[in-house]
Amino acid sequence: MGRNEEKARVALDAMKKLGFGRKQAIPVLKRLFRLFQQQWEPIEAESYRALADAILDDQLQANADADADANGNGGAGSVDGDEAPGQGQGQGQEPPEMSTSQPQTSGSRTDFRPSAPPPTTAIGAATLQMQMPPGAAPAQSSTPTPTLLSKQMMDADFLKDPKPEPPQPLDMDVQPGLILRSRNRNRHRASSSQFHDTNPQLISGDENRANQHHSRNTDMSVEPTSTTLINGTRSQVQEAPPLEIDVASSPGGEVKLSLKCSAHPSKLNMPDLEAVYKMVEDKYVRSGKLLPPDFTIRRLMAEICQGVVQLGTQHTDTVEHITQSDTVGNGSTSKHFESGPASSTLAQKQHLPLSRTTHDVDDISKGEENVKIPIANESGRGKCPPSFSYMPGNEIFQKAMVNISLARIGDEDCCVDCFGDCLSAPVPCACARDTGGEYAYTPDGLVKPEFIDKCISMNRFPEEHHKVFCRTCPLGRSRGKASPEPCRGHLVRKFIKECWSKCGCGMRCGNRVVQRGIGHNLQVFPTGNGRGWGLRTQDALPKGAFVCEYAGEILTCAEVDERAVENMKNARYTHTVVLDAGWCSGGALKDEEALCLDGTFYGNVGRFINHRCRDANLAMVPVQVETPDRHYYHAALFTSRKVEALEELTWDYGIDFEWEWEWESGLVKVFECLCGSKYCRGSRQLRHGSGSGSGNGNGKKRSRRGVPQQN
Ligand SMILES: C[S@@+](CC[C@H](N)C(=O)[O-])C[C@H]1O[C@@H](n2cnc3c(N)ncnc32)[C@H](O)[C@@H]1O
Repeated sequence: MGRNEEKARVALDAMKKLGFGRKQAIPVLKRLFRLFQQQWEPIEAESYRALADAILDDQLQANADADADANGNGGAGSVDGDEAPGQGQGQGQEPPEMSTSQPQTSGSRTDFRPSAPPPTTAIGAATLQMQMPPGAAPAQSSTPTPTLLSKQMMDADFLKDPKPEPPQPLDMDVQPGLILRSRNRNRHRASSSQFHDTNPQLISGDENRANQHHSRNTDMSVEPTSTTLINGTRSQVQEAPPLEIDVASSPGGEVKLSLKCSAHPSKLNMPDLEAVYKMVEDKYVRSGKLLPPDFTIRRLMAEICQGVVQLGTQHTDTVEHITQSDTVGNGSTSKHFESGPASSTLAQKQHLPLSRTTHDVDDISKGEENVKIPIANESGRGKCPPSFSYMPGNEIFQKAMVNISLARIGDEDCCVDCFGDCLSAPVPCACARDTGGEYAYTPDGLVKPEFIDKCISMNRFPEEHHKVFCRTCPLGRSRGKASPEPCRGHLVRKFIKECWSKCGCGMRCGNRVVQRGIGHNLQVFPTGNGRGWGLRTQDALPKGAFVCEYAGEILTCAEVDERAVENMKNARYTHTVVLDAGWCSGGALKDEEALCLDGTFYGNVGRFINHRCRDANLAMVPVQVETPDRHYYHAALFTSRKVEALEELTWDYGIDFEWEWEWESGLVKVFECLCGSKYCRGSRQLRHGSGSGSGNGNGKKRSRRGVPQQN
């Protein structure tokens, strides 16, 4: 018996003890196994809690289905082959291609409101279509449909099972994939998830329906991805069953979304969509408490339609509004392209036009932070920083893989038994293990001086600290060349691990600093010396004080590379931080695990912190909050010394200027450093006096590839 079979047997035995039979447990176990990427650890955690919960969920759902059946929403008769009223051609007889491309005459088919009486055919009367290729199995479901805009989602095998089970249509048993923020979470969600009523144009009635029928395959300029449809995260769709989402528009201006799910024809009756929505809302949305209580799937659909209309009706010839900017600090140009995204990750990807984000000069965070962060207007000319969307925490752009499931945090990695404030307990809890059995924070919420000093030393003298070298470095790999450059090494940085949701302590626990958010009065101000805007503190700060995170979109290195060239072309300030503090420690990284943060389009106030060589007054510390996976963490900035009121806050980006000069291309250049520090390594004088291009002193030519640093 192989390892997996043995593990499966033990899991099934455990479920048996809880009263769940094999028949009930096996499909759920398979699903979880796929979901957890064939890792047993999260399944086995807490005596198979995730597995037991999932089986219970299924049981509840089966009961709900049985109730629905009893109420006449698709009956057992259909499953047995009886044709339900209105089934017409029958699901097994009509090829899916026909059904997607041929007009339907039912009025309700083209109604964007799925409130019509529930259809009983598999190819239903609502816009949300469930299609079943005859004899559908995952592999067969990849048959392309004639629609122009379809995206095939991934599939997975379980234990090399020769006959994979037909996927269950709405069994999106996956992690929410969001980066949770405990602080202000509800407030933030409420403000960023304002759903609007469906655009009346989309549901304007019978006169529009006629136009829709013959325009099923009309081309559109927006490629849908399920990652943007649901929370904008890839981690959600990766483990979902095979899924296609089509978007089509008609010359009449209607836009239709079609969700195609594969299921075995003999097993599926089109369910009541209201029941489907409720099931998904209950299971994923409300139970996760990630969205406001009035969230509904229908609103989400309306939001999607509205997004399609909003982005799809703008014209590409207005993509960029060129304005004069007084903030460009690298001396290269004063032209600035105001093309920051308004609300959707699609926007950047497709380079669609975006409305200008207007800043609130009294609070650039627009209420997203605990404190107001004003924009100082020293010139009195009412100038504001270029537009971007304020986002207090990190969010996944598209391909990054961040798994924050609670099941991943084992009991040994949290403090279930703690209560109140861990710092006042006589013995440090498990959360202090990473910091040598002592908390990194003092009871005043400061990082201990010894800890911060080590972080500073690592930044200042990287060569004196331990580095690891990847066999194939994701940074080299991301350039997409056949033979990646050798790894330049990654510092093994000191992490702080904060207590989190699985811990027994409370939000006031002293080992929760970064997750509580910004606590000091900050101000964005024009530096006036060619470095654009900067950030300063309004009050004096002691050494070790948490200032803010560097927050932005979480991108893979490859995605950053794609953006870098374009940003440079557009003379944008770029704001990219490589999250490599834990690289190579856990084996080779996959592309989707080699992550960066980019605050260029979406970010928090950290994006205003300028670089200063060596004697900067902030230090970046990797802080682990929601996940023990060290390829994702929070880039937290703490004061490295006492800082005076109104002093600019700076951080040494760690750029190896000499190396950058040597290898900079016509496409990507490093900025000329204007930090004014006596230790400056990137000034114009140094550059021209340093004999740039002469190599690194050891006669070895170094590659331009490496750290896509800030710029
Ligand atoms: C994270 S942003 C800092 C905020 C930026 N000044 C702004 O106005 O948006 C990084 C960019 O600011 C500029 N910058 C930061 N530090 C600098 C320095 N010491 N000298 C010159 N430019 C600097 C560079 O263009 C860099 O790419």
